[in-house]
Amino acid sequence: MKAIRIVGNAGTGKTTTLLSLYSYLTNRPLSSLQRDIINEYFGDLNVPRGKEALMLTFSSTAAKELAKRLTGQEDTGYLTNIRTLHSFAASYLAQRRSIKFPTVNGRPGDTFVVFCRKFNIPFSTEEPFAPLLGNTIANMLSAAINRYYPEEKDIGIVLAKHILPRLQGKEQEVLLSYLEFKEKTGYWDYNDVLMALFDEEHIDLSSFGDEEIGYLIIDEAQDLSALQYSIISKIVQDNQDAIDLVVFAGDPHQTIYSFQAADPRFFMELDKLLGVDVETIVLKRSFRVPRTVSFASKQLLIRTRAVLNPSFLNYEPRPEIGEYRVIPFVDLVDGNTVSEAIKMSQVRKLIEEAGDELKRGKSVAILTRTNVQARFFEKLFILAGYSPKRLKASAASAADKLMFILAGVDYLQNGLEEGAVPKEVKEELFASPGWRANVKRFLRLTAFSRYLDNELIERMLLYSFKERGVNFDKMKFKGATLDHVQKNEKLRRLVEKNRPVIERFLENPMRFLSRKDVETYLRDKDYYDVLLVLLRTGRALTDSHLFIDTIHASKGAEFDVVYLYDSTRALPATESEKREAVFVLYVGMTRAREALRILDTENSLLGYFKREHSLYELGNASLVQHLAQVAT
Ligand SMILES: Nc1ncnc2c1ncn2[C@@H]1O[C@H](COP(=O)(O)OP(=O)(O)OP(=O)(O)O)[C@@H](O)[C@H]1O
Repeated sequence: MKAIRIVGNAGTGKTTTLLSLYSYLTNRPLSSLQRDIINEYFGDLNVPRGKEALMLTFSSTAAKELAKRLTGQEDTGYLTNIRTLHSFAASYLAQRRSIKFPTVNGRPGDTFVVFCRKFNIPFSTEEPFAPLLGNTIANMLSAAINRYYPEEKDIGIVLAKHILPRLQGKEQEVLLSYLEFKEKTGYWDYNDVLMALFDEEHIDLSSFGDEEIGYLIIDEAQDLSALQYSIISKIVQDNQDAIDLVVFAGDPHQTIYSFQAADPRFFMELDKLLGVDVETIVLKRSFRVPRTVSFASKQLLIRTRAVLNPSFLNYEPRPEIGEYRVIPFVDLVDGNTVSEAIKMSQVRKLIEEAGDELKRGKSVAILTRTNVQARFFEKLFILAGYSPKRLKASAASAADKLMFILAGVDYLQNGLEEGAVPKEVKEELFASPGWRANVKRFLRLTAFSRYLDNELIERMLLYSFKERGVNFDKMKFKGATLDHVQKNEKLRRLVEKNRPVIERFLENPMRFLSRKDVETYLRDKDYYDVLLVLLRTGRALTDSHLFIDTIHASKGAEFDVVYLYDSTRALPATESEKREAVFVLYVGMTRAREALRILDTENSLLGYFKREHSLYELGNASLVQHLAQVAT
């Protein structure tokens, strides 16, 4: 068996290289770039080809992104062989024993989230490190298990030694009741799945999937924990004869999941871990990061003494000089409403400037430290008429959701006469494969649900549409055709009885938009105000290459122009928190292909490091001058 470690800075092509290798080994067609990469790095790779590869990565977003890049299709979801370690563990174990998860929206859900909902424990699914009771416990539990379980081999000891003593009284109580909840319901959680896989006597890859797995490929390897590495090295040992090649790719300076016990040391000391010689390939050219951005981001690592291995920083940036600029900005989220913020001159300037870049065809990202901040910028840009996207593969953007509601209202107001309905609205509401779900969702947003029984409304509405001249004849609903509805005397009477309500609804659906339902749908009441402004002004949102999300979500992605909003009240306290904070900024900065613009607020984290460590004072003189010029 051969082991390779691919190390490369941001944008040096780690993922591209892994995918090339994946295609090469599994005899899939190669592009000319992929062929060049194989020739450059794997020309003398002495490994039999033609088996299947198991590709593991850290986040589900990354797994889906890999699948997307491999198949060229937008929405493939998981591929059998490209997964997170959690999802691999769950499906491997499910083949052997019954593991039980709670069902949420028809799919296996997160047990801890279900527990928090049931017992009203504050928890944010979108903000992993929110200072909420549920998030504190979830992180603590998961971090401790990921860090100590391989050593202690007993969850009881991990709990007693590493978790309970660090929790406050209330937190202990909640943790214990969570354990009780799991015991009672028999539900598993993600930690259980990892522990159980680690405890397997023998992990047998030959029984996974339909084809023989000969290669193990791991991306974002710097973000894996002790437990995850122990599982991977166990897979390697248990399948010595079958696995011809194991490859790890990563960048230790992009470790941003320490709060879940990610530890880059394992990646740095792979040979010790695997007990075999590991060949290292260092990718030395960044195809993304231009010179100024490369310089500024390296300075941040060096000055704050966060460098783990100086030779890993030694890469050639893109030849373009690029732009690095610091823009004085306001601390937005604390104490401002969206409608106040949008009147501020700095905010308007930002929106205008970003708008100009978008008009020029550039991709633009606003990256923030927290999810709350990202949502705030999202609302600002929606109000300004843009349709920003989120980065997580599964997250529908707020703009899309708002547009969906607007399209529904518009349809019902204006589109009842055939032909008058805009094509895309028709598609959105009725023609797409999910039209039933869409109609249902829309109906749920209306006050109809207050007046009428849910299932009946759906049929009745379709019935009324028919009377207004829209042809729904061919559509089936819950097994009943409209014909059936018409013939059903009971239903007919119900429709007649509620005709005034239906008529009023059809006259002005807006009247029936219920604030509460919209809020539930968008899960954030502020969007209702944004929606109202949009409805009142009748403004359509322009679709664009504008992305607004957290720095964490931006991992692995790239944009022409990046705005970094890193305002925070919670300054890092310990050395390891400080290093993590630097790595997060590093990831954010290195997403930029052309321009990096720091939104410098009073509570800017980069500003804090700048003051603490006199950043950008030393180094390449001409670049420093350039930076100093643009920074003032
Ligand atoms: N050999 C190459 N020649 C030209 N362009 C390349 C090459 N390898 C990668 N690229 C391009 O460089 C960009 C970054 O590549 P990729 O995402 O694979 O880098 P990465 O090292 O995984 O980045 P990150 O550290 O941010 O995850 C992409 O746009 C990719 O298409």
